[in-house]
Amino acid sequence: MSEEARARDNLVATGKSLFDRGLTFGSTGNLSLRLDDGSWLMTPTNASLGALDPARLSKLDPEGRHVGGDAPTKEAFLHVEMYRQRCDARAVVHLHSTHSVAVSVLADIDPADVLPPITAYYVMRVGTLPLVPYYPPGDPALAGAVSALASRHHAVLLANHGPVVAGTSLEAATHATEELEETARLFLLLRGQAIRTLTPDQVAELRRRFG
Ligand SMILES: O=C(O)[C@@H](O)C(=O)COP(=O)(O)O
Ligand SMILES: [Zn+2]
Repeated sequence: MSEEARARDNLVATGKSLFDRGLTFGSTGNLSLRLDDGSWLMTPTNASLGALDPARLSKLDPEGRHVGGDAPTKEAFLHVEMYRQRCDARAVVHLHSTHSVAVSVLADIDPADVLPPITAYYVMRVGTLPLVPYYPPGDPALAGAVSALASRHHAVLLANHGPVVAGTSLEAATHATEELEETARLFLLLRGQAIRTLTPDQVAELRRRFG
């Protein structure tokens, strides 16, 4: 099986897994994957992640031009910007996962780092999570706003919208997005309670050990 055929099957299986577990809904969310030759496969606009067709996935050439399949997600420019800023990125995941969206709406979160270091796994998979100011979905200005943050952060949270996470593989990007969602859920569960987060020394040690 060719690299591209495997990548198409991987995108379809990942979309179905995320959708079936309620991590995104209706036709929300979009996924992309970079192939060895620098071209991209992306989910089409208005497609349910639960019912993707491998033959209809959108293909973009290395310059970001749509060259095959259905019209790409309206966030294609946002995905391309994440790859531009992160040369090791091989996949980008954007979801409307409920708890992450809920946190993105809170008035009192720190826009420089939205979630506290509650667990080691969160620090290892996500690290710091900046909030990108609100723009309407598909607004090209979103790429500029994300661009400034993406070189330093592989995960960002779009205000009143949802997470965008890059990874060195689709599996890595998906695991990080799921960890972000679970940590957002814990954060909301613990709100109003006195909690112990990891200390700055504990966070620094995790960064030393797990990069
Ligand atoms: O929130 C939106 O409209 C988009 O960011 C989204 O999640 C789904 O849009 P398409 O990928 O264009 O279907
Ligand atoms: Zn969206």
